[in-house]
Amino acid sequence: MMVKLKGRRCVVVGGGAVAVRKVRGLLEGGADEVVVIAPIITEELKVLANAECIGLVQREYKEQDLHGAFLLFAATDSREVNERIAVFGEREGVLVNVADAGETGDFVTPATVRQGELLLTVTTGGASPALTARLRRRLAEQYGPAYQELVERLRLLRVHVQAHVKDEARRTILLRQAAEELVEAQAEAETAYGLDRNEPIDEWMNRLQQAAERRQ
Ligand SMILES: C[C@@]1(CC(=O)O)C2=NC(=C\c3[nH]c(c(CCC(=O)O)c3CC(=O)O)Cc3[nH]c(c(CC(=O)O)c3CCC(=O)O)/C=C3\N/C(=C\2)[C@@H](CCC(=O)O)[C@]3(C)CC(=O)O)/[C@H]1CCC(=O)O
Ligand SMILES: NC(=O)c1ccc[n+]([C@@H]2O[C@H](COP(=O)([O-])OP(=O)(O)OC[C@H]3O[C@@H](n4cnc5c(N)ncnc54)[C@H](O)[C@@H]3O)[C@@H](O)[C@H]2O)c1
Repeated sequence: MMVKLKGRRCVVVGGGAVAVRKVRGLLEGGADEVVVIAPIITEELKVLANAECIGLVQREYKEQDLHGAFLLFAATDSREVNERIAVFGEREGVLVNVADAGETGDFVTPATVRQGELLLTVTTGGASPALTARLRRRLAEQYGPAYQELVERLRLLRVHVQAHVKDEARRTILLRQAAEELVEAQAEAETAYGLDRNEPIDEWMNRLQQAAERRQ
């Protein structure tokens, strides 16, 4: 679920290593209203809070802190506290993530690799977060920063094709071919794709069209 987080209050109860990961994930996902509540808050969160739109409340959480939340994260080291937050979420209809008993919450957070607008996620549904983390590292190597530019170029091409190619079936062929071309070239070149990155979008579209005609 790619959910819009801008302007939506996200409450993280707990201020340790797990809370840090959840807060980072929220910020990467576009959240701009994050509240962290915990008696002990790590240095990392304090540094993050200086720079970003995070509110820190240094004390034990109270039920009233949870009201108005769009998402809740129960990330304390107390089973009992996490359970109470989960019960609140269920009663009030707020989605809860439970750090120490994933299956009791409404959602789990996957591992993520982001390259610009490309987002890859991994989950084992709670079976093995350790495997999830390892697969995430592999994916990050396989789909490196070059993919950001690749996706940007495909977006430009898509806009151009939508404006200039009327036939829907033809559009689909061109856009699929473009994606395949870039992924293949990327796989060969690894760091920089072998194609001309500066090829103007209209020329690229023409070349794809000619190739499609040759195949017919
Ligand atoms: C992906 C990632 C994202 C994130 O945290 O945002 C994430 N866990 C990560 C790492 C990690 N977590 C743990 C280890 C130690 C090794 C191990 O125990 O296996 C490692 C590995 C490491 O540290 O290398 C311990 C652990 N995790 C959970 C429990 C409790 C339980 O079993 O329910 C316990 C035992 C606690 C205890 O000891 O009691 C629960 C959950 N962890 C999840 C997500 C959700 C399911 C995701 C899935 O399965 O795909 C879920 C269900 C709920 C949730 O948190 O949403 C992040 C990868 C970061 C990265 O990308 O590197
Ligand atoms: N989901 C995951 O990825 C994952 C990974 C490792 C561990 N865990 C589980 O998550 C728990 C938290 O892990 P951690 O490493 O962040 O622990 P931690 O000990 O570093 O942090 C616990 C935090 O909970 C806070 N806290 C305790 N009682 C509170 C209360 N009443 N109100 C508000 N805050 C309260 C503490 O002040 C502290 O900030 C662990 O106990 C473990 O069970 C989950």
